[in-house]
Amino acid sequence: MTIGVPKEVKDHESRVGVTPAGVKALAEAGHKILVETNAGALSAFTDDEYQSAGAEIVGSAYDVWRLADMVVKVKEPVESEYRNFREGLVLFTYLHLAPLTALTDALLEKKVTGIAYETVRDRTGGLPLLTPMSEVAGRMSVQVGATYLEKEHGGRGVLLGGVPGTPPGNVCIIGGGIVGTNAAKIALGMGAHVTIVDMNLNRLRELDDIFAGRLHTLASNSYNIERAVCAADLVIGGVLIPGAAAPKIVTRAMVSKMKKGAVIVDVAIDQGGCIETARPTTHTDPSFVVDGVVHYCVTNMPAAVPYTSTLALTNATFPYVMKLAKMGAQAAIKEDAGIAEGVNTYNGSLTYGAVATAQNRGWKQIAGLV
Ligand SMILES: NC(=O)C1=CN([C@@H]2O[C@H](COP(=O)(O)OP(=O)(O)OC[C@H]3O[C@@H](n4cnc5c(N)ncnc54)[C@H](O)[C@@H]3O)[C@@H](O)[C@H]2O)C=CC1
Ligand SMILES: CC(=O)C(=O)O
Repeated sequence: MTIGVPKEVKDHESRVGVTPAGVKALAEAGHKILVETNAGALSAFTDDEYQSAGAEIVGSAYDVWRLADMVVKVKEPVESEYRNFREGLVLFTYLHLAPLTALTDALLEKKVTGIAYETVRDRTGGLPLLTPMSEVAGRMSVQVGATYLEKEHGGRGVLLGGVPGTPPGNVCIIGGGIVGTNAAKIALGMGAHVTIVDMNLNRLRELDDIFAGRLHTLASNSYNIERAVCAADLVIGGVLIPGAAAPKIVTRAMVSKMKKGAVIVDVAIDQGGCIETARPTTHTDPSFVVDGVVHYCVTNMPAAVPYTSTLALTNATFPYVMKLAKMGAQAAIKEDAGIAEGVNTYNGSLTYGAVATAQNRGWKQIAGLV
C-alpha cells in the first residue's frame, strides 16, 4: 500500500501522523511511504530521518494526497484540504465530524473512507486513539488555566496552590474521564482545591479511590454544576459522549454568575464544547472574554507540545496504521469491530449514528456496507 503523510495545515498544528520509527516498520513490511517535506519538522523529525527510515520525501501536499491509497494525518482536514479528497481514498485521522457539516459533506461527496481516531474502540470499549491526546490536553488544561488566572492574562490573579495563610484556587472539572482525571492530577499536584463532576456514579467512586479522598466528587445535575462553577476560579470542560456533539451542561446563565476573572478551559470544544458560551479558538488567538470570564477553547491543544504529543499519539495509532496497511481498509473493517467503530464515512454514506443525530441526517451501519 502507498501511505501518505502530509504536513498538517491547521493553525499551529505541529504534530505529524507517522514518525520515522513508524516509517521504518512500514517500509520493512513492504509498504511505500510518502512524507511531505518538513511534515515532521515541528515535532523534531527531519526529512533526512524520514528518508533514512525508508520514506520518499515529496515536495507538495497535493502529490502526497494524490498518490496515496491511505493518508495518515493528525487533525481533521481544513477547507483548503478538501480538494484533495477522491473516491476510494482512506483517511485515518481525527475527524470530529459532529460540529463540522461542511467536512462531512465533502467526505461524503468524494466517497472517502473516513476513519476517525476519536471513535475507534478497543476490546474494553475504550477510545484508545483519543486517550493519549486527552491525557495531554487534560494535563495542559490546568497549566493553561493557571496562566490565564494571572492578572496579566485577564484572570482574577489567583495562584492555584495559594501560599500558607491564603486559600488555594478552586478548580471545577466537568467530566471525570481521561481529560478530567489528568487535569485533577495536575491541579492537586499544584495544591488546588479540586471538585470533579460526572454523571457516572461508578466513575466518581473510582475517582474517589484513585485520589484517596483528596478531591471532591459531585453527581452531574444542573443544581450541583451551577454551585460548583460559581465557586470556581478555574472550570475545565471534559465531557464526552463519543462522536456526538457535546451537551452544553454549563449554561450561559451559569457563566454570567461566575466570578469575574475566573477562567474556563473547554477541552471538549473539539466536539462543539460543553460550555454554552464556548466557541472554537486557535493557538494564534486562543482566548476571549464573556461576562468577565476568560475562555480558552483551542481545538488542538496538544499541538502546543508536539514532541510529547506526536510520540504519545503515534504510539497508539501505529498498530492500527500497520493493520490497515497490511489488510487493506475493507478487510480490516470487516475483521476488527473496533476499527469498524472508527468508520464515520464510507463510499458516500455516513456511518456513525451520533454524527447523524448531531447533523440531523440519515446514516447506515458500516457492517451492511463492507
Ligand atoms: N481540545 C483539544 O485539544 C482536545 C480535546 N479533547 C476532547 O476532550 C473531551 C473529553 O475526552 P475524554 O476525557 O477522553 O473523554 P472520556 O470519555 O474519557 O470522559 C468523558 C466523561 O464525560 C462524562 N460525561 C458525559 N456526559 C456527562 C454529563 N452530562 N455530565 C457530566 N459528565 C458527563 C462521562 O461519564 C465521562 O466520564 C472530548 O471531547 C475529547 O475529544 C481531547 C483531547 C484534546
Ligand atoms: C483529540 C484532538 O482533537 C486533538 O488531539 O487535537
